[in-house]
Amino acid sequence: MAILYQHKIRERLHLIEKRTKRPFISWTEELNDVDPVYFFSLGPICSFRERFFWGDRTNETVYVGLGCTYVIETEEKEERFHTVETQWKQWVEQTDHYSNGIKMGPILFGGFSFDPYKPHTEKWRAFPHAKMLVPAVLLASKGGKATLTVTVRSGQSEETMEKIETLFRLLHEGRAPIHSLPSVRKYEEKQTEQWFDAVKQTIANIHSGKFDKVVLAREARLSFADRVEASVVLRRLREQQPFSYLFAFEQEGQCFIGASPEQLVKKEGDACYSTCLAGSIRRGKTVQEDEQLGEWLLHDEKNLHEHHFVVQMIKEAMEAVCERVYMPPSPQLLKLPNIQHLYTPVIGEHCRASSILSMVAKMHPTPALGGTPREAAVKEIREVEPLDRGWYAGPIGWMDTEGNGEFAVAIRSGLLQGQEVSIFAGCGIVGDSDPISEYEETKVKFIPMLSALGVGQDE
Ligand SMILES: C=C(O[C@H]1C=CC=C(C(=O)O)[C@@H]1O)C(=O)O
Ligand SMILES: [Mg+2]
Repeated sequence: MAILYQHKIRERLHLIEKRTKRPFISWTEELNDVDPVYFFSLGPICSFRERFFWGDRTNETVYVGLGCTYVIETEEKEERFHTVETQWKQWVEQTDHYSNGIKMGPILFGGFSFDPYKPHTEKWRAFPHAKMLVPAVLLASKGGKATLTVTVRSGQSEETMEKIETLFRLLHEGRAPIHSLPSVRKYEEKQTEQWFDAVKQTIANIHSGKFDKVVLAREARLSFADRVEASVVLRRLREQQPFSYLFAFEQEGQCFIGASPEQLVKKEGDACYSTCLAGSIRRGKTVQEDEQLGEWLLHDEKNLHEHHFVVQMIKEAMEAVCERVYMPPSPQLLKLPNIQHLYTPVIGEHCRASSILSMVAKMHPTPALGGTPREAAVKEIREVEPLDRGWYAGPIGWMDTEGNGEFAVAIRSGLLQGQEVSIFAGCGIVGDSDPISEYEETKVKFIPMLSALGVGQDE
């Protein structure tokens, strides 16, 4: 199958190349089901320098991209979402796509930093304030049906074809690259004292009326005996966090990866979806304790307060572009393997937004990651948080040629840099926050990445 497939792709692309005058060509074909993490793991072996992974929280849509045919990158600040949207539309105009009637085409995948006004540190050197790309090869799995989309520059398909041939040979042979998790050598929570000082200062500033809520994050750094391979972490995240968005974006050998429960926004035609997620407590050790903790969370003033700011902002943002907005009157519980949250889903009908990115521009950062009022809170984070967030807590996701797509908020995440890994966690500070409880909350939020890295209670 795989061998025939290679010839088919080569023939097709040559045929399209001869016919088209456009600078880019793209071709979609159905594919036998492939394990997406296995597909992802083959990227570097086939000399693809970039790779990404996306799985939505229902596991209905999975995208795996290898290589990069077109990239949109900008260090702009206010305009970054708009710039990416405009360039994407121009690219779509320059591309001939052949899909054989299949409802799939090329997508743009990538992410944005949390705060474009925060100067870059060395850690996030490889991650600009906005970077989205069209992969050379895209595996898409939707509702159990898989497709492959190959996108190349006209007249330059040969190099990509050689990589694709290697890819299909390996898929055919079914040989898995042998990777395992190296052992951890060192675990260090960074700048805890400064973080506590920032929390205390923020609480005082909230009392004096400077703002209502600010989310403050911190970092833990791990050193391993050997390089940490992203596909191993991804496979573990997939098993351990089945109801979260799974994402990975790797370039220059550095991989930003995580399993986030938080949807920022999804656009599907003129329907729009978002999630308010804020307010947290750990899971109980017994069913009874778990239910008690959940009940406590549902009625705790401080957590309801934290949650309320998010609901208010998302409701306003959706109402500004949608004819009708639906949301339940009070939050429900979202129970994840290590933590439970207050959760309010939001649906918007007849959305007038030009694309998913114009929604992202309106909604990022929500008070679940920034605070209220937004500008003052983000300024406070920039000044007092002892951390370069980089892409942590930023929007990560995809957009199709029609402007539909979905973005998650990149929390419960980490940055793999060879043998070194940084993980991040934050919490919403409000007037009646207790610094020690907030510290404990961030510890619970580290658990998903720690377990995926083999550093957990179960190891
Ligand atoms: C900022 C994070 O979580 C946010 C999302 C859900 C609950 C949160 C909270 O209860 O503080 C945070 O706002 C994080 O996980 O790093
Ligand atoms: Mg909280």
